[in-house]
Amino acid sequence: MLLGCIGDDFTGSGDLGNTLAKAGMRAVQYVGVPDGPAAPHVEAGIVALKSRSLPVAEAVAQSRAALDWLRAQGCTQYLFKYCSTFDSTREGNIGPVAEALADALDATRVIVCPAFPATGRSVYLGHLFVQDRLLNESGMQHHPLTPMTDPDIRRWLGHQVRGSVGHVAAAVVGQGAEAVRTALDAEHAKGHRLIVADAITDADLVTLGQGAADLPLITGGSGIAMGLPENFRARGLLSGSAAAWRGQAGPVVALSGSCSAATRDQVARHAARHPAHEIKAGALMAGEIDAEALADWAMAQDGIPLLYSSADPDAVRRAQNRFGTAQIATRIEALFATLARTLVARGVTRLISAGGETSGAVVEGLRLAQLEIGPEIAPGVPMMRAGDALVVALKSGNFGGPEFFTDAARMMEAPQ
Ligand SMILES: Nc1ncnc2c1ncn2[C@@H]1O[C@H](COP(=O)(O)OP(=O)(O)O)[C@@H](O)[C@H]1O
Ligand SMILES: O=C(O)[C@@H](O)C(=O)COP(=O)(O)O
Repeated sequence: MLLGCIGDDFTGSGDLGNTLAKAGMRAVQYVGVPDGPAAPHVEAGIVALKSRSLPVAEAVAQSRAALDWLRAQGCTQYLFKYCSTFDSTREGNIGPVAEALADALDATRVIVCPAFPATGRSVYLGHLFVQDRLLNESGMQHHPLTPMTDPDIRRWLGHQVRGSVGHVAAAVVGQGAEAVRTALDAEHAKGHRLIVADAITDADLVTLGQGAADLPLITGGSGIAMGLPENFRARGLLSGSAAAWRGQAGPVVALSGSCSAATRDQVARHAARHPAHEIKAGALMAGEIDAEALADWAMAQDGIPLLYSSADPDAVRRAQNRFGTAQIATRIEALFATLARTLVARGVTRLISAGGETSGAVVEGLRLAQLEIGPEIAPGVPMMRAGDALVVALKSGNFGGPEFFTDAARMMEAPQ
C-alpha cells in the first residue's frame, strides 16, 4: 500500500476512493480499522471512520488507530479526508484530528483544502464557496449536526486548533507546484503548521498534489487527491491494472436520511414516480415505527422503493427541539441500520443510501468489512461491491443529479 487514507465518514471515503480509482490507483475502502493485513494489490487504502460527529477525543483516538494500521501496511504518504463543505463544529473535529496526525507523522507543512470544483466547492482567499454562494449561505448553515455558519476556513479551523493557521492564496497556486512548495515553506517559517490552500479549478488541485509529493500528510476533500496518483506513477510505483467490475441484478431499495437540499429534491422527484414512504421523526420517537413492517412494504413494491426521513430545515429543527439533536439522529440512524440488515437478509442485492451519517449507519448495520470501489455514478459517488451478491451506492447528501436514485439503480445493474 502506498497511500494511506483516513476518511471521517463513509460517503466521503467512497468519494475519495472514486477520485483515486479514476486517477489509476487500485483503491479499497475499509469499514473501520481492519483486524488483519490488506491484500497485496491495494495501492490506496481508505479507512472509513464515522468520526465526523463524534466527541473530539474519540475522533482523534480512532484516527490515530487508523494511522497505525496504515503505517503497518507500509504507506509512504497519508491523507485525511473530510467533507468538501468542511462539516465540523467550532470545537472540532477536523483541526484536532489533523494536528494529532501531524504530530504522529512529524508533519510540519499540512495542506488544508476542502475544494471540489466538480461539485461546485471552491476555496478562494481562504473562503469556501458552494457554487456562487459562500458556505454559510449555501444551505449548510442548516445542517442538522454541523451547521456551517462561517465561510472563512482559516478562522473556523483557528477555533479548533492549538496552533496557528497559514494560507496559500490562489494567485500562488496558479504559478505552479514550485511556487506552492516555496509558499508552504514560508508559512512554516512563520510558525504555521496547518495551511489552508486556495483551489478554484481541478488544475489548482493537481498543482497542489504535485507540490505535496514529498509531504507526509495532506488533508482535504476528495479533490486534494487528484494529483497524488501521478506522483506515484512518475516514480514507477503503480501497477496500472484496474480492478475488474461486474454489476448486480436483483431487488433494489433506496434509503435516505439526508436532509440536504439536493437530497430533498431527489426524494421529491423520485416519490412522484416510484413507491416512497416517509419515516416521520415524531412517530419514530413515539415507538410507532416497525423496521420489519417497513421492510415488508419495500419488498412488496415494484420499481425502486424509497424509505426516507429526509425533511426540510423547519421540520428538522422542530424534531430536534422536541427530542434532542443527538437523540433523534441516533434513533434514525439505528432504524436505517436495522432496515439495511433486514432488507439484505430478505434478498436485496442493490442498496442505495443517501446521507453521510446515514450511510455510515447502513454500512455498520450490514457489518461490512471492506468495499471495492467501482465505476462512478455521479461526481463523488462510486458504486461499490460489498460482497458476492451486494452492490451499494452511498451518496453524500449534496451530491448526485436530480434523478440520482434511478440513475444509481440502473448503473448498478449494468454488467460493466
Ligand atoms: N426528519 C429528521 N429530523 C431530524 N433529524 C433527521 C431527520 N432525518 C434525518 N435526520 C438526521 O440528520 C442527519 C443527516 O445527516 P447525513 O445522513 O450525514 O446527511 P447529509 O449527508 O445530507 O449531511 C442524520 O444524523 C439523520 O439521522
Ligand atoms: O466531500 C464531500 O462533500 C463528500 O465526500 C462528503 O464528505 C460528504 O459527506 P455527507 O454530506 O455527510 O455525505
